[in-house]
Amino acid sequence: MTTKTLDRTRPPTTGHRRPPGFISRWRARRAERDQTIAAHRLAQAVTAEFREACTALRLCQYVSVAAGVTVRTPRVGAVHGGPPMSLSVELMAGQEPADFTSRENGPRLAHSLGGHGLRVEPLAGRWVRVTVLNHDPLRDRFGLPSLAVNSGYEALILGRTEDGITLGHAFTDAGHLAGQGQNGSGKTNLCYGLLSQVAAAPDVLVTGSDITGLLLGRPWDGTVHRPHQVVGTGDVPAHAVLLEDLVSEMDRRLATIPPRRDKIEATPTTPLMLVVLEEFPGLLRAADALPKPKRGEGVPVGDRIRSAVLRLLSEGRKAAFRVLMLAQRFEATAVGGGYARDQFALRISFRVPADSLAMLHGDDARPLGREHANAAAGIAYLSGLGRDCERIRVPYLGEYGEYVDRIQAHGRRAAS
Ligand SMILES: Nc1ncnc2c1ncn2[C@@H]1O[C@H](COP(=O)(O)OP(=O)(O)OP(=O)(O)O)[C@@H](O)[C@H]1O
Repeated sequence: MTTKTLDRTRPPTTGHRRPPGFISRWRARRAERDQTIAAHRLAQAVTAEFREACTALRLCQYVSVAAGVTVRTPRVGAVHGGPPMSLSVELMAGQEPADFTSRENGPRLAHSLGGHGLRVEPLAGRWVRVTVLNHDPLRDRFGLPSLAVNSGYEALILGRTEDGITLGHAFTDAGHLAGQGQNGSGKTNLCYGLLSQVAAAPDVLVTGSDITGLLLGRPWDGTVHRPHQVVGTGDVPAHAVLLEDLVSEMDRRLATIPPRRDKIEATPTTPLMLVVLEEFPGLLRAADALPKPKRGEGVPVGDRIRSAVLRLLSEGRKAAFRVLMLAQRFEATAVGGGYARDQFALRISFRVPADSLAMLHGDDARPLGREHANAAAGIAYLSGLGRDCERIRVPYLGEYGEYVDRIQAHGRRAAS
């Protein structure tokens, strides 16, 4: 019965949509108008918040006018509700985009706008786009594709910055590399990534000492690198012998630098020697625990290791030697002295106590310490590469088995 009544009031179906009636057109217009009003109100509110925050953070100019002093803040153009919300802003004379993302201002400005962080990109002239990030841009892990460079001069993937830039690093470029972090913070994974990418390069030899025997050693069996690696704590003096042999090779190279050259270029015949020192303080502790030789009967193993590493650090660069040292914290006494620690051009800190961060990156990093002390695995601070200390996420290679597979797949083998 009901069905029949309805049938009579409806026009016969033709297969085409009926043109909207007055009521639905009116509803659509009203929704559009409400949306415009809401967007306008949001823009006004965001602009007011932004200007107030700029004033509080002194990202403004004080102008004297007849009526007294007035405050000028950067002009806000369009506001897009997002997500993520973004606003176009005209910087004032003398301002730089980095003023809005600096350590002092960035988080405060973002919090005032209800976000976690800011990204500032140049648009045109003095205009920039300020995007309010709703969550930590480094929150999500990203994988490291299985790739290997063909030369030590090629950049490896090191990590991704908060503004989404992928940072590369060629071992031939910068100086030595230091990595610190508590247990489980991600420093070994960093090395898995770097070593698996460089393992195939014909002009790089991966050598060094690893008391854990996981990073170096077995995964490298069958490759040209393996005979130049010493692992485990069964024979600690063997680590000293390897490092002293490396110093002799460095001296030989320094003595044969061609005329009119001030350094050795890495080639397949004189490869870049990447000296990996995994858990170096642990090696020194193990060496210092050995019985000391009697007076006049030789040098203690710990001292031999310290002086060899110090020489590699201070003179190795010109001889195509690069040291990659890992430690839980870079306390001067634990890594062979303050002078040794100062030789690292590239410094990476995973989760560490606040004082350790300042120890490796200098006092400027001190304000970052409290938050970073609880950082998730794979998030690090990096200084060097001509950049200020900045937060990055290191790519995740995968489980240990994956690292072993990649070294076996890419690791350079002797030409047969
Ligand atoms: N870049 C990363 N992205 C996401 N997760 C990561 C990353 N690096 C490490 N992890 C996670 O953290 C765990 C510990 O990482 P890793 O072994 O590299 O730490 P570590 O600092 O070397 O610790 P340890 O000193 O105990 O060897 C990994 O098993 C992985 O689950």
